[in-house]
Amino acid sequence: MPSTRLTLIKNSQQNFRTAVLFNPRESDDKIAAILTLAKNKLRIRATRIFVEGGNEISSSDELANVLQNDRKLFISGGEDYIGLLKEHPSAEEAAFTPAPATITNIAYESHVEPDAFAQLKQTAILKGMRYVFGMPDLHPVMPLRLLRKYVPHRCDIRHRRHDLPSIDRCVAANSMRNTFPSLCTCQFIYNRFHNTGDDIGCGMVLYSTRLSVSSFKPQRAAERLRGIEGPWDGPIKEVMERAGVESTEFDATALGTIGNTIGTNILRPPFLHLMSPGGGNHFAELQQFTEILDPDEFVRANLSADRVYLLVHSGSRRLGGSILAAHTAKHGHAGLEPSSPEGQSYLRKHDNACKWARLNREVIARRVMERLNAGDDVVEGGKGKKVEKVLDLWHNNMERKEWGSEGETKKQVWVHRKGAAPSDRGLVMIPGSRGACSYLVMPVGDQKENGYSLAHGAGRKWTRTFALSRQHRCTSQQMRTTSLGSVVICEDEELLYEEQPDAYKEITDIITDLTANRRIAKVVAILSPLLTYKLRKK
Ligand SMILES: Nc1nc2c(ncn2[C@@H]2O[C@H](COP(=O)(O)O)[C@@H](O)[C@H]2O)c(=O)[nH]1
Ligand SMILES: [Mn+2]
Repeated sequence: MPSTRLTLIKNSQQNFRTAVLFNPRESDDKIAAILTLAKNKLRIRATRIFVEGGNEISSSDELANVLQNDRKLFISGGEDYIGLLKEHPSAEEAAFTPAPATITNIAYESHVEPDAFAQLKQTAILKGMRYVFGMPDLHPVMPLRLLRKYVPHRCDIRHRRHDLPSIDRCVAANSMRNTFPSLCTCQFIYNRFHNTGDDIGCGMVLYSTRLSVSSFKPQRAAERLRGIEGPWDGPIKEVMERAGVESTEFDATALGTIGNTIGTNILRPPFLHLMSPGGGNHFAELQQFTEILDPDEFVRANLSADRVYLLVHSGSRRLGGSILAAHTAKHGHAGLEPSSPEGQSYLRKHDNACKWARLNREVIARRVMERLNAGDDVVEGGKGKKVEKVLDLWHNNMERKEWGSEGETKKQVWVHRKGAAPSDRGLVMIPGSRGACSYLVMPVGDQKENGYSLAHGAGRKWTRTFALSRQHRCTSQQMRTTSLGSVVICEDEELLYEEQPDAYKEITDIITDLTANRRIAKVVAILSPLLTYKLRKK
């Protein structure tokens, strides 16, 4: 077990303190080990341990939750904690919030980095947290320096095939690897507010188009998807008003520029100011159904194997980023009371960003469809050929929900999804990568055991840096087509490699976990990509 740097403080005389390296054996009783260390170093009769604020640590689980480098532990010889007590939760909150929250791992076949589990664990000890779910596309992304600050734990997971295992054993660790973590794909549930990352409102919309598969020529369509990077000449103000989106400094050009809305942060000014960090996995993709596994659901959803479908993945870009930045500057990573003025203000901004992101996807779809003469009635008010929206789901957002199965007393909770698709409103699209199939699934069963959520993609297997480091293995020309025969439009060389299909996990593993292993979804149909639009510079 790696060592943890701790400061042991004599509770009754708090200027009497010592820094120690805590390095117990796996088999040691950790509480007893801390008390022995304190006895030797502080020369006191050590019997009780407190953390700053007065919470007493009396079990190894509680200790595991707080063990991290530079943690201050107050050692008492029997007396109560001396010092400022942390504000205690209300009786209602205390009753509602078992500690620590339960963590459920949905992955079985899918590979999940241990660091990502460490983050689930860290999420579980946030104030007010009740349940945390790790979806099979869970992957870590935060840089190490942030990880060290927020993520002290590594977790072991019990795997059983047919039930959803909870993480039952946690060991402290500080040997984090030299890249990333932050939970990119998991679902957080708090009964308080917490922010949902920077791309608030990110999600996916699936449209049917008027194009028939038999006459669709990907290369020809790719030629026609030009000249859509500049400002949109559509009625921005009007569509925003109709969608109830409040105007912000990020509006006009953001909506008018497809590269900025689905592209990367590499573009130069005047586009740069519209970018939000790390947005390079957004895309617009034309797809066709290649397999129908549940014909009844397929017909019920009014789908057709002869049609080309358009999937758009995008979010609130720089608008969401600005909300996160303002929130973090003021509140750090603390949650907010829903009813507080700050909570209300965050919620208003969050809701607006979600609507903005949804409208953004619609405008992207409309522009793509206009170029391909595929139907333009995407945004309400568009003229002419009707197209149908099959689904439109946010996977980075927060919503209030009644939590509980039939016959149980329902509880009101805040569901925070960070890269998880809601599974309580019908069909869900789970794409793999631009070089893999996408799965249209229907949630089955109660869904409470998986937090009313499913995976929303395959999740990254490689960091962007690692993906780029393999640039020599394949020419950019080769990168612009896929093994499925589809065409890729991406005029940014780095992005082309960063987003290569191999950078993502196997989508079939994710789907097997959700279906055969966990039995929380069934596959309705499988789609294959025809043409993926990532970015054009003009
Ligand atoms: N069909 C495509 N799927 C893709 C592409 N790029 C990424 N992806 C998948 O989407 C999710 C989105 O994840 P998020 O965390 O960014 O919301 C990702 O996990 C991939 O599985 C693509 O070009 N085409
Ligand atoms: Mn997304």
